[in-house]
Amino acid sequence: MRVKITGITNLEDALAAVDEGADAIDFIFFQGSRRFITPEAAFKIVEQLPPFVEKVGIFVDSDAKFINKAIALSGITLAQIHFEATDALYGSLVAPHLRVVRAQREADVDYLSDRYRIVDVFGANTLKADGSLDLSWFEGKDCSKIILSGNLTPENVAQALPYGFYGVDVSTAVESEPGKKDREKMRAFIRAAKQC
Ligand SMILES: O=C(O)c1ccccc1NCC(=O)[C@H](O)[C@H](O)COP(=O)(O)O
Repeated sequence: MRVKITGITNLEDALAAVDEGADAIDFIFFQGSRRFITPEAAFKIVEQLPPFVEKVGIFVDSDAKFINKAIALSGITLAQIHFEATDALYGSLVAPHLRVVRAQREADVDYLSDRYRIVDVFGANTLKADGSLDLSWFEGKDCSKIILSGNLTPENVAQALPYGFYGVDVSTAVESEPGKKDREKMRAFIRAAKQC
């Protein structure tokens, strides 16, 4: 599975994530986040990354003008949209975008099923008391365009492998504190997700 490391705030973590095999990293352009980074600071990281790494920007409740300016300033290659946006907004973006489905019930897994999308199950009780995942909502479904997000850890991510997800997305479980990644945890997560 492809892996995106979410909430990068500094160059050291970005280079470590890529070095450990991450396919994508992202920057959170939302001031309310403990992982907030400005587009200008993100650019200083983006310009030092090697080729073939997807650079994603996360946007919450933003308009097209703000998003397009952040794309231009940061050099991100994909905009991840965390709110209900209009077709007009999507149509006016100057970079490709990825939509986020916040799954609250099983039917939400099928929403936008013709598109690549993040399915975030963070608020959906998918994490069992023993740290393992309940992925029953995905049983028998085509997950080939889904990037699974929420409650994933180095210990449980291998459970996602049989479902054929396009990728996985992780933040908290590979951090030592919000906004600071832990290289060993990133390595363990990526190895488990890629079975290498
Ligand atoms: O991390 C944040 O602070 C954040 C704020 C606003 C929008 C998105 C944000 N994070 C990105 C995500 O959606 C998380 O990657 C996702 O929920 C998985 O998080 P985790 O369960 O901590 O791996």
